[in-house]
Amino acid sequence: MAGSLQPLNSDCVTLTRFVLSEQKRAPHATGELTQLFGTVGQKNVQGEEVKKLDILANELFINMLSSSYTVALLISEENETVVEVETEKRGKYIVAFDPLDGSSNIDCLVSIGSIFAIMKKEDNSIPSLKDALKPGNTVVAAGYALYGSATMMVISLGTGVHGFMLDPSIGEFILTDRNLRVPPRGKIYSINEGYTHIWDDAIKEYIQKKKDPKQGKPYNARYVGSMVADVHRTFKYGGIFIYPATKESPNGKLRLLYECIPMAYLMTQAGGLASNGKISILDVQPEELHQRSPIFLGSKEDVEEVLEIIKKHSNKK
Ligand SMILES: O=P(O)(O)OC[C@H]1O[C@](O)(COP(=O)(O)O)[C@@H](O)[C@@H]1O
Ligand SMILES: [Mg+2]
Ligand SMILES: [Mg+2]
Repeated sequence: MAGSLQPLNSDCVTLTRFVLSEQKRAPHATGELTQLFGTVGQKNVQGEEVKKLDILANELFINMLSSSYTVALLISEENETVVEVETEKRGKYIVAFDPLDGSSNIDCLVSIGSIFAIMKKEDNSIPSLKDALKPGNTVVAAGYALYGSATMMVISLGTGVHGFMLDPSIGEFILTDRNLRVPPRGKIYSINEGYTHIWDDAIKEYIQKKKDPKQGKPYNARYVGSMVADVHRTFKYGGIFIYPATKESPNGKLRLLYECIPMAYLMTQAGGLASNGKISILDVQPEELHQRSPIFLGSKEDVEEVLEIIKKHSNKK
């Protein structure tokens, strides 16, 4: 029956059941993180006004996270400063998020997504900017939603990466990709080649190598322009996603706290690598809320190969 929800099969591992089972595995769990994930699958009624989708997505994130009673502080791409949750609703988590990733793809119906990372606030003090500037190695969970040919949630609570597909007939996210592992090497490179003229020599050399039949079977080029979609393909098929520093943007374009760190956490959990070209993205100490970072992320051997070339070029300088 179109539009009505079907009863849930008891064998199905839904996102809610999965998070609850993870909670049971953690002896000191209080249930707050489970409650926080519970807000993810809920529906919400929109206001009447038509708004830009990224602003609407941002309001949804802020409203639902604040009313989950689990969060102290929110960091959003769409808010210049941190969003403090009011005292009565305050919990112990900090959530950094990109409410709508791939906004340039909205109007042409190409896949877009949302990205988030969850950190814990260490004390009961009033939340401040200092609490927001946490490195990736303090993340307790992260994930993304991909709104593509189907809707998928990919999450990690520190025990591998798991994918859940939305089944619209029952209104639930069903576990479809348990323990997602990125292949050790892929056959795809993903970078915006329109910027070749402003790349460093190391990036030029690496991409040239991946296209040169004399250096092995050439890689395929794929670039959606929505980080979530490009990274999701990398998880599934392997290969490398690069958004490098360029002569015009010495820190790259992507944002450390709510784009690079969550994806680096997931990629590392899936057996891949994520580097800023020098060190692991997870070891970068953020200094500003909307700080940018170059990123090299994907299959271990592919990332190692580009890092070798970068090292060779920096030794020459
Ligand atoms: O158009 P460019 O320069 O290749 O940038 C593409 C990148 O920019 C982004 O769209 C930025 O995300 P937002 O839509 O959240 O601003 C990434 O998703 C994507 O990887
Ligand atoms: Mg984005
Ligand atoms: Mg965005």
